[in-house]
Amino acid sequence: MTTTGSGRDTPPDTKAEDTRISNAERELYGGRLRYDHSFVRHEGPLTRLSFGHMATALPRMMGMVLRTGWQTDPRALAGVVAAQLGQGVTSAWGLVAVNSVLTELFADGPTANKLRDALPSLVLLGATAVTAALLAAWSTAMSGRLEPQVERAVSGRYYAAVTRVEVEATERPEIQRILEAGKFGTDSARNMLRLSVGVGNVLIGMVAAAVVLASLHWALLPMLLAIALPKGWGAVRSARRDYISRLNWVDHRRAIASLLAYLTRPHAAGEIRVHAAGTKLLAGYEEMSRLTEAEQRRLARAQASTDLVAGVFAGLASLACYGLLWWLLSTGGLPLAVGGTAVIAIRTSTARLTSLVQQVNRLYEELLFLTDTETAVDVAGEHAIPAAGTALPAAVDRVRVQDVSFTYPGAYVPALKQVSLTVRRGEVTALVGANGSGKTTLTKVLAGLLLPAEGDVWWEDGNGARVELREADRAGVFAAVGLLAQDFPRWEMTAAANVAIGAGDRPRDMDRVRTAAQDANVLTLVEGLPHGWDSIVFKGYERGVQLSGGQWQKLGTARSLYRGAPFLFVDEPTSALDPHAEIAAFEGLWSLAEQGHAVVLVTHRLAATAKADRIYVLAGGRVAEEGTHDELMARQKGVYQGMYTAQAAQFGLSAPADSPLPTARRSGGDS
Ligand SMILES: Nc1ncnc2c1ncn2[C@@H]1O[C@H](COP(=O)(O)OP(=O)(O)OP(=O)(O)O)[C@@H](O)[C@H]1O
Repeated sequence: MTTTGSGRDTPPDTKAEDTRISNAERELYGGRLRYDHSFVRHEGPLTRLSFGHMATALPRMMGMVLRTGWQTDPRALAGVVAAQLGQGVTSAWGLVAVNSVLTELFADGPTANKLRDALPSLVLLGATAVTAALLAAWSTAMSGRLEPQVERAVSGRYYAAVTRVEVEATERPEIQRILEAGKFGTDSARNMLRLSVGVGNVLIGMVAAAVVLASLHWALLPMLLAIALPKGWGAVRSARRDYISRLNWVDHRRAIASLLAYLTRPHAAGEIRVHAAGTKLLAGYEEMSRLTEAEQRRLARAQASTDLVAGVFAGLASLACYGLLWWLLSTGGLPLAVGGTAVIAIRTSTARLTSLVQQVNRLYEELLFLTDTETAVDVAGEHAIPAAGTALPAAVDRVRVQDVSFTYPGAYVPALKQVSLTVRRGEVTALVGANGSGKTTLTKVLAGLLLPAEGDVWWEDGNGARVELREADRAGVFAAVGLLAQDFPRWEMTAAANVAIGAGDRPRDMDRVRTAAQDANVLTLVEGLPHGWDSIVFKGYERGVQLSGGQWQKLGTARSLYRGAPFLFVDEPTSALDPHAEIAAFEGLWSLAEQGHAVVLVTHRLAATAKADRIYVLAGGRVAEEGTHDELMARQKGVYQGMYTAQAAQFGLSAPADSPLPTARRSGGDS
């Protein structure tokens, strides 16, 4: 197992990787199934981890943990620190007591007298043991109180920060990577706290032992170090090897897990059986597993030889130390009792050392991830949606987009070019156009999610008061907006939660949930489920049910209706609905406009747009045409006229229909 040895954070074993991946991995994943660079960037530093690295990072790590703990619960932190220091002191007293007991026992005289003289020290020894146990229990209680709080503080800070980031910033790969990488450190502060308590405990114990040994005889301290150093060196090497082994395993394990997951996924069940995809995946699994087993055997052998070398060095050092101890005892340089104390202190200290190195190693690993989280929080703060801004006019009745251009980060072509349009309350505004023409992007600009690079988005009332989006209080903008995106989230929660989450900032109102469901034609369906509104709308859970695509779309519509916002942006709200349900859904949107809402409808169903108050036809990011259905149909060879005629022709209709929305509503249920 080799590391790259270069200063860059390249993963280990890149040279060897070609020979150690299975044909199945090559065939199915095109090589090793590695995560994006952002997730693996700590491999380099961790595989080059040295004793020096860890020793110098230790104060920084402890400082970070203490700071986080202090900000969260200073009393609990003070309790933990006091308990740790107390344990160090009792451990030192314990050694002093052992030394006195041994001194009394090795003294000349009858055994009964020696035992009587040793009694106070024995009592002290017992008292220190009890105190140590009490302090350990106190430390456990205090750190148990502190750990979850620290985790909540760090996770809360991270998730609050990332959910405030401008959508445009999240589209930038370099920012997205930083934000994603931060996710892996949210529980690191908690782990670091736990590990720090362990490290602190061992360190204090060792320092106490060192102080007592040095006070008994100066030569005992170098003895302790002589044993400790080779053990520490061996433990660092073992820890690093463990880490590299885990890394090499992880890619294979990831590939195997991803492959096995498909075998039991319901949506893949058909192809698994009919296309023999299952046979292919199982064969791949066999091959990958065999390779992984061989790799594991190889690693185990390498690990054993490292342990052996480390053990030999440590053994030789111990031998030399005990030889020195022997010589000191035999020449009278050290009393026998002190020799006994020294042996006990050396044995307990060196036994603790291996666990110390392993814990510091883990601490270092966690530090890197926590640093990522801290960086993510900082970057998120730099790109956050401003918390303050100018309040919107009290009676906003339109959003006016003026010469707006927008290019997605990394895109070569603008998604919107010099677009101007107005969306008014009380009207249905339809956005139509070919795939990729910019309709969804425009709704995101209208909803205040994307800030245009050029041009303005004015939120206006009827009396000339207006606020530009960049200056506006964005929370106020979002409060005025309801969204039904093309790929709206399907929360793995109850049906009630899936609707009520449309107004996550307000307490749930079940009457309004039912009304919204009624308006979205999904009430009968939900109330007919065995667990009604408490049904979890995902199979695989207790009370879980499977909804069809169209049923989901109705639930999504209910969610946006429940929000009750004056400006409603709906993107392809009927793509999965049957014809009757589609007609009912469009009628619902029209009645919303009649009630004073602004409805912006993105759709390819031109029969529905025919009744819109205004239609904007987008082409290549520009508004190519605008007008009512009749005005647009009157344009010979117009884009809209062409699209409408093509769609009508599919039904064998050559002329535009006068009233594309049939007046008769379906009389049946809503499922
Ligand atoms: N997140 C994104 N990052 C980069 N480019 C994007 C992103 N989203 C959309 N685009 C690009 O912007 C252009 C407009 O996309 P948009 O989704 O707004 O089109 P649309 O008219 O809604 O398409 P459709 O009818 O297929 O839904 C397309 O060229 C698309 O590739």
